[in-house]
Amino acid sequence: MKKLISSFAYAIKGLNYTFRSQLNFKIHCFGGLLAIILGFLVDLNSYEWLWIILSIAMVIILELVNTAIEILVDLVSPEYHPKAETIKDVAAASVLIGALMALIIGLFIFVPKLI
Ligand SMILES: Nc1ncnc2c1ncn2[C@@H]1O[C@H](COP(=O)(O)OP(=O)(O)OP(=O)(O)O)[C@@H](O)[C@H]1O
Repeated sequence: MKKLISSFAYAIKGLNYTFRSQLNFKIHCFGGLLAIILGFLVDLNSYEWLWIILSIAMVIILELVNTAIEILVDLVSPEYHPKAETIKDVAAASVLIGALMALIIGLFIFVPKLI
């Protein structure tokens, strides 16, 4: 039980670090919060909530993994290296694709309710 609580505390530490250090993470959290508020305002059904929650979780998870990859690259390759560049660019691309998908899902769900 103690081990479970420590794992939870480490995860919260990671979330806290990412929130404090990554502007994009703050922006995505803010976007997620707006989607949740809007979801209550337009009274989403459970199926629509599921898509919104999955989209928010997907972007947050991708940002967290991207941050971990960036830190790892900075640790093993503090100097310029073409492979370090590619690793960071590919990780950043995963966040971009995830965020675009989340945006498309959000538009599909909210636009018909707002027009
Ligand atoms: N060690 C390195 N070697 C080569 N290119 C790098 C290296 N570190 C960063 N880069 C290049 O610079 C870009 C930005 O890297 P950086 O670490 O600043 O990421 P970032 O997305 O701006 O992260 P942060 O959110 O921490 O500002 C990378 O996508 C990569 O193209």
